[in-house]
Amino acid sequence: MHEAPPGLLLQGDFHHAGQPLFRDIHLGIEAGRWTCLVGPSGVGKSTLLRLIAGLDTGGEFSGSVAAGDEKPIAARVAYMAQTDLLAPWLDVYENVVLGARLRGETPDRARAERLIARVGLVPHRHKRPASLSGGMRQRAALARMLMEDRPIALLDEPFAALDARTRSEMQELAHETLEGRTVVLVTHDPAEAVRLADRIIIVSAAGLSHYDGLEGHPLRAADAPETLAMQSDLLRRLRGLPQ
Ligand SMILES: Nc1ncnc2c1ncn2[C@@H]1O[C@H](COP(=O)(O)OP(=O)(O)OP(=O)(O)O)[C@@H](O)[C@H]1O
Repeated sequence: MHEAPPGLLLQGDFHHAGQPLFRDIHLGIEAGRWTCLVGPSGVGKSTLLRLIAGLDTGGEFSGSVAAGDEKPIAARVAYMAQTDLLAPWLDVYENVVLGARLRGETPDRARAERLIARVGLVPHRHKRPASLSGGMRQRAALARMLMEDRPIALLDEPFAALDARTRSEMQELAHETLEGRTVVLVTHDPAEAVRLADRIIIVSAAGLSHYDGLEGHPLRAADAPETLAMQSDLLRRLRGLPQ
């Protein structure tokens, strides 16, 4: 990465087929930090990521998405969707280097091999997605996103298909590899949010609210009493229970 990662600001209204999803929303994302979006299913978290990424949402957005440095955003984004979006005709290695190939660049082979090793797919590097498990496909998609080395990373439930141990290892890999980037992570898992976030934003039908119970810095120890206390506090907040 050669440039400083920017902060981001999304504001405006969003409708699906005339039905409002967000009204007068104001989502500020801090530069060079991990922001986690948490909230109930269907509330619009993926839509927010897609709006930031400049991707089609199937709805109508009237508003703006801007970077703090006022430069265009889309070309600086590495995006990992909820579905892995791997090319079915390519093996793991070719999927990981697909971005470079599409840009007509020579892929950094050593970096790709390192990432494939870190996501535990060396024995599977010549397999196509149809021969991989859901968790393996998600790890291949994670390696492909990390391969892009962009200043902004938008991650939609990137660890959801993984077993507990692998999830923990992949969180550590993403934390290390995306150090200093502007990261927006959508997750349903309060434990993941409190482990990885510099800032947590709760997305609800009523709008956005900032979770103010975070202490310390990522990568928090998942089993430390203070992390567990934050996790249960965030869960209570998400369930609308008294603090
Ligand atoms: N193409 C579309 N046309 C109409 N409505 C849509 C379309 N795509 C999404 N929606 C609706 O927009 C809302 C927000 O969807 P979105 O995927 O952003 O939610 P989410 O918070 O990410 O959900 P989840 O946590 O389940 O992934 C949902 O109610 C969904 O039904």
